[in-house]
Amino acid sequence: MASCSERKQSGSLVAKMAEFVELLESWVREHGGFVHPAVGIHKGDRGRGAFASKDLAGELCRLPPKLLISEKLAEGSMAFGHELRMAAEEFTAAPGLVLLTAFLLHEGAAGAHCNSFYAPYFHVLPKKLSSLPVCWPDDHWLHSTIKGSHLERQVRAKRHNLGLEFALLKSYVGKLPLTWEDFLWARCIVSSRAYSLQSQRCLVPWADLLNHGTSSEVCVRYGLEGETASDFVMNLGQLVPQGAELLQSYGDKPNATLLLDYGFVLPQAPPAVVSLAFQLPQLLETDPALKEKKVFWTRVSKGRSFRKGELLLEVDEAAEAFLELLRAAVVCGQPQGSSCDLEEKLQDPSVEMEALIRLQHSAQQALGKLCEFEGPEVKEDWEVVSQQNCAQALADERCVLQSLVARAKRES
Ligand SMILES: C[S@@+](CC[C@H](N)C(=O)[O-])C[C@H]1O[C@@H](n2cnc3c(N)ncnc32)[C@H](O)[C@@H]1O
Repeated sequence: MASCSERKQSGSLVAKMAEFVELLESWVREHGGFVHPAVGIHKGDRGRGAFASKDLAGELCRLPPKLLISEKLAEGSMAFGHELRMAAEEFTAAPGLVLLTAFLLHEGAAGAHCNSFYAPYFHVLPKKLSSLPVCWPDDHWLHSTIKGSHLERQVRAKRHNLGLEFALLKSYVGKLPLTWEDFLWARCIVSSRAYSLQSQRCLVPWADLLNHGTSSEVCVRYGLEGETASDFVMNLGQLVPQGAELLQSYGDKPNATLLLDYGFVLPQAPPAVVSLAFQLPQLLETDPALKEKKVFWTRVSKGRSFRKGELLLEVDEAAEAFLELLRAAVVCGQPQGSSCDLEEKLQDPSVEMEALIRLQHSAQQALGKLCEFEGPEVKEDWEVVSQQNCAQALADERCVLQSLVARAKRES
């Protein structure tokens, strides 16, 4: 239970945040924007969010272009903006997000005394993002809860890519003392809040206070409107009753993606993607069809590179691409005459059967790798939530793996 001084401290933080939200709304209005006065920003089941303080319909907010932080604005307002864009386009997968991250760092968005034009927006941004797996400390026990899963691979891949982006940014934002923690905060703020508007990544003050809902819960639509289609407008598609949370959609994403980018999961989300191990077929030098098989394999494997004869592949519920590779591997492993038609062999029922048996084996192997690690008895709140989130993402992986095993058994 929280002590009296903890309760006092959390009460004053809530009051401070309410004050910052009020300042943000005044700033929006002062600069020609609109925020519906009957929307309250406070804590609910999904954390801080926007709620109708009376029955609501129509326009929720309107922000003129000068209040939007687009990647174009970021590029234009930093001396190294154009160079950074060119490098980010060449070396990273998300140049728009890198530019917005650089902008937040450049404007000192995390600082309490930030004097940027956008400071009223920056002050309402969360200070801690511990529910995002990429923000867990390296040696934290939560990493053990996802060991062996596809989610673990995704977390590692994301950390690796962020490391590359950090190195890139450091070479441009050189004059600022940029730390990994500052970078991580700014980068995660951007990936959990940026909109895609007319192929531009964009931070939209106030609008990003709305949480995500499933398609049946979403009541808010947004887009660019106005004479030059440059005002950001949020509209309610229906009458929303007093007290209801106003929800937008961040897209129909599997739980692992929601967890990686936003730090939460849903009880019902689209099926997970899993990792399955694939063994490279052994081609014998004495095989009379060796040449044809090499050409055939190069075509089917689409230049994928194998390490020590094995490859971990991303597989969805349908597993079509994985089965295609398995069929080809079976064909390559079978003894053939010197002038055989390998493509035709792919249709052979015995090849299909063997491919399904291998699929079953790989899925069972992946299931065996998922562990159940409980962690220490005493946990902080964010650790409890993160562990529950991981458990849900892993349950989704298990569900896909089990359905692959069941399907392979049924069809083989
Ligand atoms: C765009 S912000 C939404 C506003 C945010 N709650 C805030 O206080 O600033 C996205 C973040 O909100 C939280 N969030 C959004 N939708 C959620 C949901 N359905 N369940 C739990 N958390 C959610 C996550 O922390 C996510 O990273």
